Parts: sequence; C-alpha cells; structure tokens
Amino acid sequence: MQLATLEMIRDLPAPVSRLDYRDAMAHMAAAVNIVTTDGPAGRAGFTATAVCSVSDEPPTLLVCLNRSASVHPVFTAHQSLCVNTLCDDQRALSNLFGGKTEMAERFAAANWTTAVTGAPLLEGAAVSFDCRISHSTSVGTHDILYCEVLAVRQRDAADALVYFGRNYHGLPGAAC
Ligand SMILES: NC(=O)c1ccc[n+]([C@@H]2O[C@H](COP(=O)([O-])OP(=O)(O)OC[C@H]3O[C@@H](n4cnc5c(N)ncnc54)[C@H](O)[C@@H]3O)[C@@H](O)[C@H]2O)c1
Ligand SMILES: Cc1cc2c(cc1C)N(C[C@H](O)[C@H](O)[C@H](O)COP(=O)(O)O)c1[nH]c(=O)[nH]c(=O)c1N2
Repeated sequence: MQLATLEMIRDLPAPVSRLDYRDAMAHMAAAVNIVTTDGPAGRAGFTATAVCSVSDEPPTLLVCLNRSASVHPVFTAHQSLCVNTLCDDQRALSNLFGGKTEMAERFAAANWTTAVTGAPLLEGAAVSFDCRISHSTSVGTHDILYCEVLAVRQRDAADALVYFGRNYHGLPGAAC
C-alpha cells in the first residue's frame, strides 16, 4: 500500500465542518412534515424536513430520525408511522413538534384521525402518507427509516409550507 506523502495529505481538501455543512444545508429548501406514530409504546410525533420519496414500486419514502431524539425509541418500537406534510397555515405546528414540548401539548394543538397503521393523520395537512417501516439503516447520528406507503390522503388546494434559510416560507398552492 502506498503511504500518503505529506504533500498528498496537504493537498487534500479540509473536511467540511458540522457548522459549514449546516450553513450549506440551510440553502436547500424542503417540505416541512409532522411525523407521527401510535401503539403500545404510546403516541409520538416530531417535525422532519429530511423526508423524501425513494421508489414508486412499491411506494416507498424515507425519513431520517436523529437517534438522540426523545421520540426515537417509540418509532423503533412501533415500526409504523405517518408523514403529514404541512400547509402554510400550519407553521405553528412545526415549532411545537420541533422538540422540548410535552407530547400531549403537541397533539392537543390539532385534530387527528387514523387510516391503516393507527398513526395519527393530521387534519388539514397537504398530504399524509400512512406507512409501515420496512427496514432501516444507521448513518452517523441518524437512522434512515425506509417506509412502505400503505395509504395516502391529500388536500386538493393548499398553500405549501417550505423551510429555507432557517425560516418558513409560503408557496401559493394550485389545485393539485
Ligand atoms: N435532519 C435533521 O435532523 C434536522 C433538519 C432540520 C433541522 N433540524 C433541527 O432543527 C434545528 C434548527 O435548524 P435550522 O435549520 O434552524 O438551523 P441549523 O443551522 O441548525 O440547521 C441548518 C440545516 O442543517 C441541516 N441540519 C441541521 N441539524 C442537522 C442534523 N442534526 N443532522 C442533519 N442535518 C442537520 C438541516 O438541513 C437544517 O435545515 C437544528 O439545530 C436541528 O436540531 C434537524
Ligand atoms: C424545521 C425543523 C426540521 C427538523 C427538525 C426540527 C425543525 C424545527 N428536527 C428536530 C426534531 O423535530 C426535534 O427537534 C428533535 O427530535 C428533538 O426533539 P425532542 O426534544 O428530543 O423531542 C428534525 N429531527 C430529525 O431527526 N430529522 C429531521 O428531519 C428534522 N427536521
């Protein structure tokens, strides 16, 4: 194996720091979601922007959940969840579910129903995806939850909520 020379090491780019990475990621706009679960380990929910579509056959999305989050044990116990994508008029929910708030207080601020898994579906959400967690992997500080979508519910016309530059922005909706 060729030993790296000092010149080679010196020429390597400095690794991206956590703060530089976060500054960079603040430039990536994202949808804002309340991810919920319910079952024997109780009802839980958190705000998530690290959510995206994976495949349409079978319908699958992914959610990245920080293992240090208070809700992490509940989601891993249930292996099911619902991704509720917020509309512009639901900004306050994002902060409420964004941590440090009692779970009962979080859920008291909105109306909920259920579909297949029993995970709470948010009334008035732009769209809700009721899912079974099919498998997960751990990368760095987060678990990546791969979720098979078992049911969907969508609201026809709604203004979208976007998170960009560490702030919320409304996006005028069209009939979807
Ligand atoms: N993926 C995540 O876990 C994630 C995403 C967004 C916000 N947050 C939380 O919300 C707080 C406020 O975020 P902000 O956007 O106002 O400012 P920030 O500077 O803390 O984060 C800027 C961007 O960096 C990314 N990021 C932040 N923390 C992360 C983490 N632990 N793992 C992976 N990516 C991360 C997100 O894209 C975020 O929008 C953050 O400190 C974090 O606790 C977490
Ligand atoms: C706009 C926005 C976006 C996200 C978050 C927060 C906010 C405000 N949080 C953090 C998460 O909601 C919550 O703050 C942490 O889980 C800590 O919550 P507890 O205090 O442990 O309940 C978050 N956490 C996570 O694990 N994955 C994610 O994608 C996101 N995205």
